[in-house]
Amino acid sequence: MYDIELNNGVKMPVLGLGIYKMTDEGEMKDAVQHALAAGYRSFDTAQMYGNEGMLGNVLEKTDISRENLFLTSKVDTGNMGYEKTRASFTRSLEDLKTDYLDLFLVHWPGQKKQRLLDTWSAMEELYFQGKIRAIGVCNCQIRHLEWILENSRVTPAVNQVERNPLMNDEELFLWCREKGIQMEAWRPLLKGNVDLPEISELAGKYGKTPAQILLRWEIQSGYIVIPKSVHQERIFENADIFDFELDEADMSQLSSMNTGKHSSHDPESYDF
Ligand SMILES: NC(=O)C1=CN([C@@H]2O[C@H](COP(=O)(O)OP(=O)(O)OC[C@H]3O[C@@H](n4cnc5c(N)ncnc54)[C@H](OP(=O)(O)O)[C@@H]3O)[C@@H](O)[C@H]2O)C=CC1
Ligand SMILES: O=C1CO[C@H](CO)[C@@H](O)[C@@H]1O
Repeated sequence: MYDIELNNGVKMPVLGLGIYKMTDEGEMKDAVQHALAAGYRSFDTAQMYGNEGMLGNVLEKTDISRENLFLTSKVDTGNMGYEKTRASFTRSLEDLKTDYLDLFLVHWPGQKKQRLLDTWSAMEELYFQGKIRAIGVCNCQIRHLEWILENSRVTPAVNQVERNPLMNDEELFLWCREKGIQMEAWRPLLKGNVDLPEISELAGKYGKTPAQILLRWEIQSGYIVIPKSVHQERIFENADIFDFELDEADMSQLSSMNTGKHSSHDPESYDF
């Protein structure tokens, strides 16, 4: 496990636990405890997931101190705009039982430039007040990022996007890298559908599991990764990706599987 330094110097673990769909507090408690035992320190939730309160309860009862955790949440689409972003951020802090976030992200950019800029301006203010260590976005295309870069003071630290061998936007990755925006991969395990023939073949070649091949490809490509699991053995399996390396040909083979199709909304057109 290692950290990646974001564009403002904040260090973020390269691996975190995805928290989407965890809605049972007992299940989440076990998952978080297994994750901490496996070395995870970063947890990725969102206002949209409806589980910030649960995560706050669970983390409050662990013996890991707050400064050793890295907490990410995201402003929901319905909470965008200057005032609503600020108010919803306060609720997120209360629910998560903390007085700061490590990373706060815009969940979806949508197609309304001014709404995104108003949201970003509230996030910048919270950042300058020291209530968030780094601010960023999700699901942004180059066009959305240009809106922000041309009109704001703070360059997003992170762009969290759907990324796996079937959805892999290399142009966006290269553009973000040039601007100093760290990419982070959501749905890296294809929502559990990891047993594609090409991936199983590589798993056999490297003596690893399909999930480990997928996650290794992410981090070796320069992405931060946040696989979700509630199962102890998978949580450990997903963290056991630091003792091998995919060769260049296999990296390229995985990259060549791109279909360009998003599994949920297409950020190019999605609005709300
Ligand atoms: N910004 C955004 O718009 C989005 C952000 N996200 C974030 O990214 C995280 C990850 O994405 P997510 O959509 O959850 O999908 P993932 O690609 O992480 O897949 C999660 C699924 O894979 C299963 N799984 C976990 N480990 C393994 C394994 N080793 N082998 C086989 N199956 C496995 C899990 O099952 P089980 O739990 O039963 O083990 C679960 O069903 C989310 O939890 C969320 O935090 C996700 C979507 C959008
Ligand atoms: O965070 C999220 C969880 O997954 C959803 C899709 O299944 C996304 O739309 C959403 O952004």
